[in-house]
Amino acid sequence: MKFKIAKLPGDGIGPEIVEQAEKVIHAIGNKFNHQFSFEFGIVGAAAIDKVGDPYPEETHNICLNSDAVLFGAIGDPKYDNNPAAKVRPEQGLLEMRKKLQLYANIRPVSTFESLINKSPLRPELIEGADFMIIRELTGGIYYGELRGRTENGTKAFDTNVYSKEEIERVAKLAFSFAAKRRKKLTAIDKANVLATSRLWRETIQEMEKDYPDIEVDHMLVDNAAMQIIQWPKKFDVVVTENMFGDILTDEASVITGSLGLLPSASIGIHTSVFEPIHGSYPQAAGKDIANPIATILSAAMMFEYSLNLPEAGKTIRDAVAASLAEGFVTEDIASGQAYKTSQVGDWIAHWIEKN
Ligand SMILES: NC(=O)c1ccc[n+]([C@@H]2O[C@H](COP(=O)([O-])OP(=O)(O)OC[C@H]3O[C@@H](n4cnc5c(N)ncnc54)[C@H](O)[C@@H]3O)[C@@H](O)[C@H]2O)c1
Ligand SMILES: CC(C)[C@H](C(=O)O)[C@@H](O)C(=O)O
Ligand SMILES: [Mg+2]
Repeated sequence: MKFKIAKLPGDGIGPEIVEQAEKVIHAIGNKFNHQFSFEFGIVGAAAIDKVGDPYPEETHNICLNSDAVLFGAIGDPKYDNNPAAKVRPEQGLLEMRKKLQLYANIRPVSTFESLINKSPLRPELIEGADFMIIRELTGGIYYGELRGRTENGTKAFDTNVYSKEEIERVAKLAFSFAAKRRKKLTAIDKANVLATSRLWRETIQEMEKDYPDIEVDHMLVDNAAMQIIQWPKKFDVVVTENMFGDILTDEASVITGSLGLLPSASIGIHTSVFEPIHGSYPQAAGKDIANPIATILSAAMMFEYSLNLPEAGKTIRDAVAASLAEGFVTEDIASGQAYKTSQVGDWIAHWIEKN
């Protein structure tokens, strides 16, 4: 079959890691006899530099006309160090999520046997941990329109807004994942303080009766931040609002050993976007040292969720597991010799073609 992939590498390490995922996708094409064409779109700081807009209309159209979108990362220190900048690369990512209505971001977290000692957590706590955090992605405090500063600039405000429909939409997806997994859903909120969280809790409580075989647990986010690290094996499917999901998933990456390992799928109405959860890691840009596995595993999710080729997804997962077991890995997770980003990409692509 023929597939059209929109490729949005973005900034920092984005181009290097997306290049590795592209090699892997071509290897899958050779092995399973599919054809993939990549259409490049600018996004983030790279797009501001070129056209003054972090998510230009042309890039949006490339995404709309694709079977799936492969996204790298955005962000640049020249904006991070200038909080007053009017246009920021991050706005491009948020605009893409909104315009493509990527309402649910699926972030799986599972340990790899060969990396157990790379986590600072005790092996017996993390061995076999396997859960997914489903993060609402197009609402909440990221998008509350009432935001800004008071006139003299000494007070600032953001607003957290959620509608029942937005909560139901992402919760429905979370229930459906829980039904296919270990039938346990943890809904994380701050209902002891926030009105939005009380609506979350109320809405999910109302939905519970439609899913009698799923055990639902409601947990406050501060407690959850502790429990995810202390007892990660207790979790199966987690659903939470945009900002809590952002923070808890970076925290959860510690269980696996590196932020460079966690992939994600942003499920949309028009198309879906596959992106590592980490950022543009500017300190590593151009050095060929960043871990490409989060992006390569995002490509595996693309085969499973968008292209309906689960076997291809599994092949990528097997290849990644082989590289980890072999110790053919980048410096963030290396025990002995560390390999370059591009060498890891080549190794995984070759493994796919010869196995
Ligand atoms: N989805 C995105 O595009 C996204 C996500 C997060 C942050 N950002 C942006 O990225 C920029 C840098 O942010 P940050 O430093 O807070 O977060 P970051 O995720 O870029 O990096 C944080 C740390 O995680 C580790 N890390 C991240 N990716 C890695 C990889 N592939 N391999 C090995 N180690 C890796 C590094 O130790 C790094 O210092 C900012 O401009 C921020 O806005 C973008
Ligand atoms: C860069 C930033 C806007 C983004 C977010 O907060 O969603 C990032 O942290 C992520 O996790 O994708
Ligand atoms: Mg984040």
